[in-house]
Amino acid sequence: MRHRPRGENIISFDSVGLRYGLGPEVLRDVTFALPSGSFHFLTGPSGAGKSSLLRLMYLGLRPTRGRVVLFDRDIATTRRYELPALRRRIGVVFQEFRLLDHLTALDNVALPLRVRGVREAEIRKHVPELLSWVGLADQLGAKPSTLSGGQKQRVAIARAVIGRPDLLLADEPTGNVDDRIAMRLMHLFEELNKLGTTIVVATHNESLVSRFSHNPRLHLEHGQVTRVN
Ligand SMILES: Nc1ncnc2c1ncn2[C@@H]1O[C@H](COP(=O)(O)OP(=O)(O)OP(=O)(O)O)[C@@H](O)[C@H]1O
Repeated sequence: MRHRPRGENIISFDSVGLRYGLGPEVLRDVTFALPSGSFHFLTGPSGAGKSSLLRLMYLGLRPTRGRVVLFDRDIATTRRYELPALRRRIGVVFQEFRLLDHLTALDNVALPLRVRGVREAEIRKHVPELLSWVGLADQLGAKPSTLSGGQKQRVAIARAVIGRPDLLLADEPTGNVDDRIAMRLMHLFEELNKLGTTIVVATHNESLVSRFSHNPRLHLEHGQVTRVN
């Protein structure tokens, strides 16, 4: 792992704007910086631009204007061939999970480790451990099509955290699970954060946010970060 010293910025946005095609700006003048090792909630009403902001953070999109610096790299000048190496340092939990349908739960979660060349013996030890921790011990061999929404969500979370990324971005990661599992998943994020991962969790769930005191919170309203406290 190459976690950075706590306190340095892992990502910063400076007057960032984003529009899709010729549409209106969905993000406007977004400026903030996240110190390495911090834990933030990203809140805001539906359509405010949370997923779009996360897309910029994992290099799924480039800003229409302004500057995004990630891992000390200005993404406007980062070459296409350099992106996969940067993305491997980011764990992402997508709202729509994006699991590979032809792979089992175990193989989906193992994927980031296999890409990195981790030994199969280690994979066979750690992946079942993590899947058991998220309550899926009896689903290791299950294909995504046979899993419920909440089970798929947990597989997606396990895949995002297994490699202890430098940055974890999670879009509504507790949207499909009950309260008890939501708390368990939040504790998993906290443990990862203690190990040095910077975490951003986008959520509508105000009661979840109020139970954890991670600050500053990024609040988006009409495409603008209106509160950072
Ligand atoms: N691929 C796209 N093409 C065009 N417009 C888009 C696209 N994705 C999002 N938008 C628009 O950008 C705005 C912000 O959407 P976004 O999904 O980022 O909001 P959100 O805060 O994540 O919403 P939710 O909480 O409902 O997921 C919306 O007006 C949406 O219609």
